[in-house]
Amino acid sequence: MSRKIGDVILDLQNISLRFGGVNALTDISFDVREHEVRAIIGPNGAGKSSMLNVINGVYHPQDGKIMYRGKERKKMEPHMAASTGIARTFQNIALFKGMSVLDNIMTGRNLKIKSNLLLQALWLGPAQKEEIEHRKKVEEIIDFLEIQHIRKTPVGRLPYGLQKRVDLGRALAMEPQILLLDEPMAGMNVEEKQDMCRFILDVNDQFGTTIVLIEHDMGVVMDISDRVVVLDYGKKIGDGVPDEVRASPEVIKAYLGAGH
Ligand SMILES: Nc1ncnc2c1ncn2[C@@H]1O[C@H](COP(=O)(O)OP(=O)(O)OP(=O)(O)O)[C@@H](O)[C@H]1O
Repeated sequence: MSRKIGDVILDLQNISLRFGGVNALTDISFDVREHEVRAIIGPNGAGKSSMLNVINGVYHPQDGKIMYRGKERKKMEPHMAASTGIARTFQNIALFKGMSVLDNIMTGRNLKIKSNLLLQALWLGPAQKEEIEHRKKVEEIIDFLEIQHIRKTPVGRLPYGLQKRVDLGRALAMEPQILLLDEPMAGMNVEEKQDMCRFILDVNDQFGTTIVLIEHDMGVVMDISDRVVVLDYGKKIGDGVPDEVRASPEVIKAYLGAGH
C-alpha cells in the first residue's frame, strides 16, 4: 500500500454509554490513525451507530475520554464536531430532496461561510468573492464524484446510489479531516458498491482524509479497511488488520451466533 498512515488523530479511551438500563457501549477503547480507513463492524444492535454518534458529539458518554489531535475533547455538539474537522454521512440519507445536487452540496459549505448575512444578501465585496470560492470548491467535488450530468437535478429524483454519492459530496464540502460514513453501501447493487468503494478510497488517497466507516458488507470492509474494530453487545471483541479480525474465533462466533 503506497498510502502513509500517520499518528493517532482520534483516541477513544474506555468509553461507556448507557440509555436508561441499556448498556449501548461498555468500556470501549480504540484509536484512529491519520490517513487510515478504519471500520467498525458488528452484528445488529452491537453499538456501531452509538459509537459514531459519540465521535460526532451527538451522544455524550457517561464514562471515558476522547482525545482528538492529542487534546482531550470536552463535551460538544454535532455542529462543533463539524467545525473541528469531523463530518459524517447518514444511514438514512439526510439531503434536501427538492433541492438540486449542486445546492445540496453547497449546504456543506455553510460552516465555512464567514461574511455576514447582509453582505451576502446584497452580494457585495467579500461576500461575492467568498461565494465564488465556495462555488469553485463545490464544482471540484462535483467533478471528483463524476456527477456533472446531474448537477441541476433535484436530489429526490435520483436513484438511491447517486443520492448516497451526493450525500458524500455534501460531507466532503466541509473539507473534513475525519469523515464518518454510516453504512455508505447499504441498499446498493454490486456496481454502485464498486463505485462507492472507489470514491471512498480516492477521497482517502487524494484528499488525505481519514475515514471511519460502519459497513455490513464484509467483503467491502475487508477490502478497503486498514484496521477493523469489532463490537458485539456493546463490547469490543476484536481489533486489528482485516486478516487478524477474520481469523479471530471470538469474531467468527459472534457473527455465526447472529446468523450473519
Ligand atoms: N437513542 C437511544 N435510546 C435508547 N437506546 C438506544 C438509543 N440508541 C441506541 N440504543 C440502543 O443501544 C444499543 C446499540 O444500538 P446501535 O444502534 O448503536 O447498534 P448498531 O450496531 O448500530 O445496530 P444496527 O447495525 O442495527 O444499526 C441497542 O440496544 C439500541 O437499542
